[in-house]
Amino acid sequence: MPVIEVRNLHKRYRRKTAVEDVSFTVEQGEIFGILGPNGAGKTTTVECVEGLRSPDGGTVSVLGLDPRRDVRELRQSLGVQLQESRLPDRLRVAEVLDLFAAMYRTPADPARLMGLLGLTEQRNTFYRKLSGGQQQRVSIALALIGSPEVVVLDELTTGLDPQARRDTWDLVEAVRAEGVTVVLVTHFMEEAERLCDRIAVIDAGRVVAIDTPAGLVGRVGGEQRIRFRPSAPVDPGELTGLPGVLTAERNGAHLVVTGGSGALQAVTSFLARADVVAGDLRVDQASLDDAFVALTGRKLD
Ligand SMILES: Nc1ncnc2c1ncn2[C@@H]1O[C@H](COP(=O)(O)OP(=O)(O)OP(=O)(O)O)[C@@H](O)[C@H]1O
Repeated sequence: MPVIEVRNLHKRYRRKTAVEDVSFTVEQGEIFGILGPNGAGKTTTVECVEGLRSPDGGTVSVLGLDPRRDVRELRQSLGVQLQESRLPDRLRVAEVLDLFAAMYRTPADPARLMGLLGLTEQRNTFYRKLSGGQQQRVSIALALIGSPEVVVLDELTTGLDPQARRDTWDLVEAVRAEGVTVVLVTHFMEEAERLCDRIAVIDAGRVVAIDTPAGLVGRVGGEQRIRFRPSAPVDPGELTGLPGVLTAERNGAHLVVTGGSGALQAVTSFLARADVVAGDLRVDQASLDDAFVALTGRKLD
């Protein structure tokens, strides 16, 4: 049985339709990404999963519970990391964790959690004295303090510098290694690609695709984009006849070729036979960015 099952979810705010027919399931033990631009309806969707909002239509089931009806029960097994955690400034890290641990039937051991999240050295530091990355770790710790089976992390790394972001990704993997199912809301491609087993791409309140990162990338026609400056004129038409090559066109002094995994080999062999040197050679793999553009018709950021 899936851990989370969302079927035909609809949610409106007055005249504004925020979520329009969203369906997905999350399986036990996976990191499931919800990826989409600002305003796509990601937060509204997970707020319905968390029981914080009532859907206008559709059904939501989390661990077999109805998030609205069984909200108290669900609190014990669903950890929530809020977009902006506001905590009392004058509490120390260990005090914050102890305070929240007292709200749960089977709390995690705060000392162990601080160890897992790299907060042991900060245990006696006031919350307000922590760096942004450390405050983020506390908010993850609070999402985990009730020993949840599922945790929802919403815009986890927004506002963090690249190093803190990478450190946080390692933490998410550590959380999953503990057996916790993770729902990760993000508008960062790289984050989704690096962490998620499967991703629901949401745009304008609708799911446009659900797949593994590789599966989403595979939906984009050309897997590779090869760009080079030939040392002698080459007719793009000759390249399009090569195995694996999809398109070839001139771009100023350069040639740009797209194709599958065999295209690079075919193009370089062709050039060697023709005694042409490929200057400025660059090969880009199709990325989740390309998949997103192909799926939604626009870039994410
Ligand atoms: N309380 C509200 N009242 C009215 N409109 C809202 C409310 N909350 C969200 N919206 C609107 O609903 C749409 C979806 O918002 P939502 O926050 O779910 O999107 P999101 O994908 O999470 O975006 P973000 O990353 O910016 O939070 C947006 O157009 C937003 O402006």
